[in-house]
Amino acid sequence: MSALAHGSPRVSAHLAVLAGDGIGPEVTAQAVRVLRAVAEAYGHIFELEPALVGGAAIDATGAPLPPETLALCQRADAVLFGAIGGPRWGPSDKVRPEQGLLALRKGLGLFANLRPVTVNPRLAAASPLKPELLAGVDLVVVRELTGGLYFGEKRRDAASAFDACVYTVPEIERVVRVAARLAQRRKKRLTSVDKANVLETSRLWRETAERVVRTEFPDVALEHQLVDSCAMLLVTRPAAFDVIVTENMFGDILTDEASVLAGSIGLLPSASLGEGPRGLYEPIHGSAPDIAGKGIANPYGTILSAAMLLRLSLGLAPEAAVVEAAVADALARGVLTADLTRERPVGTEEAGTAVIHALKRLAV
Ligand SMILES: NC(=O)C1=CN([C@@H]2O[C@H](COP(=O)(O)OP(=O)(O)OC[C@H]3O[C@@H](n4cnc5c(N)ncnc54)[C@H](O)[C@@H]3O)[C@@H](O)[C@H]2O)C=CC1
Ligand SMILES: CC(C)CC(=O)C(=O)O
Ligand SMILES: [Mg+2]
Repeated sequence: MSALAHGSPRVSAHLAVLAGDGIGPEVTAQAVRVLRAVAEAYGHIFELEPALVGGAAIDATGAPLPPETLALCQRADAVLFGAIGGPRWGPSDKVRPEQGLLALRKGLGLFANLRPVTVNPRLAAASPLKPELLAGVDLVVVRELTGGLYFGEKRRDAASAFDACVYTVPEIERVVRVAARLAQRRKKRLTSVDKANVLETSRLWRETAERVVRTEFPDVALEHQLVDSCAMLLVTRPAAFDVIVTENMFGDILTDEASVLAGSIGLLPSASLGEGPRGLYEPIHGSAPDIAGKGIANPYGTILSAAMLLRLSLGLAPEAAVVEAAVADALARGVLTADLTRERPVGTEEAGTAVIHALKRLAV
């Protein structure tokens, strides 16, 4: 394959690396190798500083987001994140790993979570869906990340439990603007997903999305879709979607579903963004306790998250494109982890090595 792109002017960046739990450290290690290879190939200086988060932080300090971890992330240019959670820290425990990630998103003001979904034709067989359904799939879900049920007031007594779902107009406006700007750079189609036939927060969401897009983005075609039928359409006509914007929990659930289009949840990257250039970059999957410690997790989603970091926080678009091309090259050569193939699957490290070899060939 021919060389793709010349790099950008030299940058010096400070990156926080929060590997977390389960397969988090395994997949993050491969993304770190790729970032080091990018730095070496293009002459950039990346200072990669590790820190504790999630269950590992609870075990070491008692807190899922130690103050020094949050302070590091607030100083850093960007955060590379693996995954947190696992059976050792039960969902009924008072202190849980997941609280660390939620607090980090809130603490960094990361309200827009971009989750792109594309289908590599080489992987059509990895998806249970018919290949003809997958042709042309190229969508991005923009998930609101710091509101809704995950952040609402919670109460519990012996006989009942309560989770509040709250959205304010400014919270909806800002994430809709992110999605509409993205749609302007793509096919100019935006689908706002809600449950406005039932939920008051969804009715506010729909009215606000309608006003923002009609008044500020008249060139973007906006449609509204109820979340239940959207879940169905995502697997029956996925190529019809361009940009989807939705609230926190709907986006969480719909993107795990959408990963089936790509072939595995291990392939999907994400970028969590706020008002400034600092972002948090993580695969959409969790800590996968069922395969942790075996060296078989798919690292491509985390490596592609590192590519998003290069592009969106460091302004290194050519380098990001080379990393993405290197992942595509590894996939094209059949370097597939066990979630993608039953025939001679490779391990996590071997997949990372294939990306680095491709990157060295492509980077000039
Ligand atoms: N951002 C984060 O750190 C997230 C953390 N979690 C936490 O992760 C833990 C496990 O949650 P689950 O519901 O099991 O979701 P999960 O995403 O960890 O795993 C779901 C399934 O996908 C597979 N899988 C996930 N990532 C993979 C990869 N890179 N390569 C190959 N296979 C992969 C797993 O083996 C499992 O069968 C829980 O404690 C949950 O709270 C869940 C989602 C996101
Ligand atoms: C707090 C997380 C565990 C929520 C989640 O599943 C995600 O962000 O994908
Ligand atoms: Mg999730």
